[in-house]
Amino acid sequence: MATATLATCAIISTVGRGNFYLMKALAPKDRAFIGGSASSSSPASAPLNLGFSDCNPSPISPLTFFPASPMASPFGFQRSDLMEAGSYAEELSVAVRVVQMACSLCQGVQEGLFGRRREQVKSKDDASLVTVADWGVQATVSWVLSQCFGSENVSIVAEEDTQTLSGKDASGLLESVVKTVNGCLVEAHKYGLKAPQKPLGSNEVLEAIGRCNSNGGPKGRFWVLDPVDGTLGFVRGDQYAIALALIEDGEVVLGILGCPNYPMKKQWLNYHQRYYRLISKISPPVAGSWHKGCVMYALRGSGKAWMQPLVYDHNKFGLHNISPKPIKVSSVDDPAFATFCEPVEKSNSKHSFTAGLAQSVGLRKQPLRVYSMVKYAAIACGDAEIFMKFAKAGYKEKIWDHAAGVILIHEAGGVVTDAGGKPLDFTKGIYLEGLDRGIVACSGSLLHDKIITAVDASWDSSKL
Ligand SMILES: Nc1ncnc2c1ncn2[C@@H]1O[C@H](COP(=O)(O)OS(=O)(=O)O)[C@@H](OP(=O)(O)O)[C@H]1O
Ligand SMILES: [Mg+2]
Ligand SMILES: [Mg+2]
Ligand SMILES: [Mg+2]
Repeated sequence: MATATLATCAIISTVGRGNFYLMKALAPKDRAFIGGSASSSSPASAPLNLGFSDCNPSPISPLTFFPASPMASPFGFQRSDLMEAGSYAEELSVAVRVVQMACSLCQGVQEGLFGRRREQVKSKDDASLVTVADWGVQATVSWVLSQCFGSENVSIVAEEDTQTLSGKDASGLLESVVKTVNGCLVEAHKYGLKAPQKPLGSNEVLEAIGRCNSNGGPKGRFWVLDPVDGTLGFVRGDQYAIALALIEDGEVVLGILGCPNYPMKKQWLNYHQRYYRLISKISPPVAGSWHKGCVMYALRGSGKAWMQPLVYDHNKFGLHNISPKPIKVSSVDDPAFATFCEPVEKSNSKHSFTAGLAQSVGLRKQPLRVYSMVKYAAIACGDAEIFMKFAKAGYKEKIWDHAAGVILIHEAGGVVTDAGGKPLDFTKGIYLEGLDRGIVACSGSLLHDKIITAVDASWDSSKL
């Protein structure tokens, strides 16, 4: 969002490859609203285009990018599914590609952070972080969407703003962001998208970031972007996600989660803060193997969700073929065998409350604490069964922290509601207004009902 107030903002460190990160104490209530209401000027039903968007006279055929067979259309959807779902095929095509690009951008920045001057990375319970990657992804996604659909048709609600980057002392920081964005965009053709004719200048990058100033709302079409969700996990070399969703008249119609560190073995999700060390010791990647990282996506009404490996494995192997595979929620409905996920930071969700809930519904496993919307991803693909988040009183959840995850779980067969059993409401602007106590996402309704009932039983006696 364009007007987040940075209550405290200081450059803490310059780390690897000239990438900076900042720590900011973000007071949600300090966020002001500016800008017009969400625009809905793009056509509600774009022509069904199973290939590339018009913006892209790409050197790569769509069939190469999303391998198609007579049985499967691009992205693994059948043509009939796309027709039924209201033909967001073109939006989905572009969105998946730009999230793939964003994953690569983030991997580059995270590698620069990892292992270098990590002692200068500080975090406190009430602080959040922002990095070159957060701004870089926001600029990249905004620029690509505008190029493909026309800036007049693109309305974006997103987390970051340009305030810090526009400051007098921020020229080095801005330079790093511009360099990172151009480094990413120059590769656009690899993803079947069009690169700028010449590198973007600082003003263009600032404009792309600042353009993401929609306030959402009940009407029209807008994109929702969390450029780096779980920034704390990101700077710690751990899990994070790039989350992009499209909302139309208050309904999430498509969602994409880029999870660059998503492990191919679910037990590795639990290795927060040691992920890189673990993965380098246990799993030396083999050329051509799907080492880690994926993009998951879903289209409303399709009843299907998909996972594909990263197109470009930043670490080693360059481009490789990616075949999406369908994902489904887990069929486990016995709490004794269910895995529940929650935020890593106790300041973000009340661990003691969820521990009580876990006991009362008979969950036996230790909670899986994972940064970011990777928790939603883990449920959508069957690696976990439950996600609970109970933020402290006064905290208002933002739509970009949930939109993409909610549709993914829903289309993969799961259930996401607030703790009162109501669907999350994306019609009220940047916040999930009216959220009843917390968020409960489950692989199935049996587990979901049990948890909702347990919340009711224990809420009053809790100190939330
Ligand atoms: N105080 C408080 N309470 C609840 N939630 C908060 C709070 N502060 C921040 N946030 C939001 O949480 C997002 C990160 O959520 P996670 O589930 O990844 O949390 S954790 O880092 O694993 O603890 C994080 O998203 P990013 O800023 O994109 O990382 C925030 O939007
Ligand atoms: Mg943040
Ligand atoms: Mg977030
Ligand atoms: Mg974020």
